[in-house]
Amino acid sequence: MHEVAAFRNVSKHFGAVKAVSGSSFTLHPGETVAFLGPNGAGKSTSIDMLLGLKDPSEGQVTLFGGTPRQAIMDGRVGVMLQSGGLLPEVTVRELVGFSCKVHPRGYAVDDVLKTAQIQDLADRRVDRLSGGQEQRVRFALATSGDSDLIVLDEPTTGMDVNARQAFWSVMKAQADAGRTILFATHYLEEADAIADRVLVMHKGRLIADGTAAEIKARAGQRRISFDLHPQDGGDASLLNALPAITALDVSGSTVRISTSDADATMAAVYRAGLYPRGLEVTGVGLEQAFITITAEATAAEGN
Ligand SMILES: Nc1ncnc2c1ncn2[C@@H]1O[C@H](COP(=O)(O)OP(=O)(O)OP(=O)(O)O)[C@@H](O)[C@H]1O
Repeated sequence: MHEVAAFRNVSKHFGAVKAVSGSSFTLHPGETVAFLGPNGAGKSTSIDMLLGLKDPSEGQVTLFGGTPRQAIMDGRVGVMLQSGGLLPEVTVRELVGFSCKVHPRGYAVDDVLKTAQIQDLADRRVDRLSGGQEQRVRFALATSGDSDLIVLDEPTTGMDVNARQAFWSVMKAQADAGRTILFATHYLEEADAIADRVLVMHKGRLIADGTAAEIKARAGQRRISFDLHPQDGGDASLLNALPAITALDVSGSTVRISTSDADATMAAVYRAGLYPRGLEVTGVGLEQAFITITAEATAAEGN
């Protein structure tokens, strides 16, 4: 099967602002891909180009081997954008029903309401919904037809914890049905839990593309924790001089260390005559990895 989407050396400039610079990536069928990056990184601009809402200044964007506009017209893409008008003065059922009708491969409205788990909102007026409810209606609009690709820009913003969990279980069913999903988020734990692959943008550039595990490994950080008891001897003040550590926290007898080289750090602990007990070494979470690689990208820019 064809690739779902491809960015080939894509840039987008707004006057002097380089919103996206030389971005290249391909989305493959059935993948769930998270788009991460700090505010202003270029995620929404990339999504807009993917959907044909903005044209690249340079490079090429294709969807299903053709233009984004063609793919949209063919109903191959379901979209949930951050904002933008939901028609006021209509009910949820009317709005979703309209979306089903205009979709070239639209589903029956009741099926869509059921899948999105918003049957209870069906008769409510769209302009009287809470922020989180509005997001769920937007999601229903994105799944109102048999689209191959679903694009979601910060879909869970404004949802409470339960709504987010319910949302992702519905989304997972969409992924299991074989659809390709691209979502932008600031919730890194969502990306970690849901995505097969993570794209990280920073100041318009794609700075990482891999599984969450690969990105965490690339950040190279490990967390070490152990207990040190004074009766075991050794001088705990030596901890400050350990090699490769990036953070140190001593609280009572518990020592917590972040390090870029756990082997070197621990070898030095033993050489210093310390006797750690209950040693644990773990990888960092995606959030810490994200902070590390975006900080590295900023530092590299300064050079
Ligand atoms: N229409 C526009 N005119 C001028 N500058 C723009 C326009 N749209 C976006 N930008 C700028 O391009 C950059 C990228 O913005 P974009 O909205 O794509 O980032 P983002 O990663 O989606 O951010 P956020 O997480 O805050 O939504 C920002 O510096 C933004 O100010």
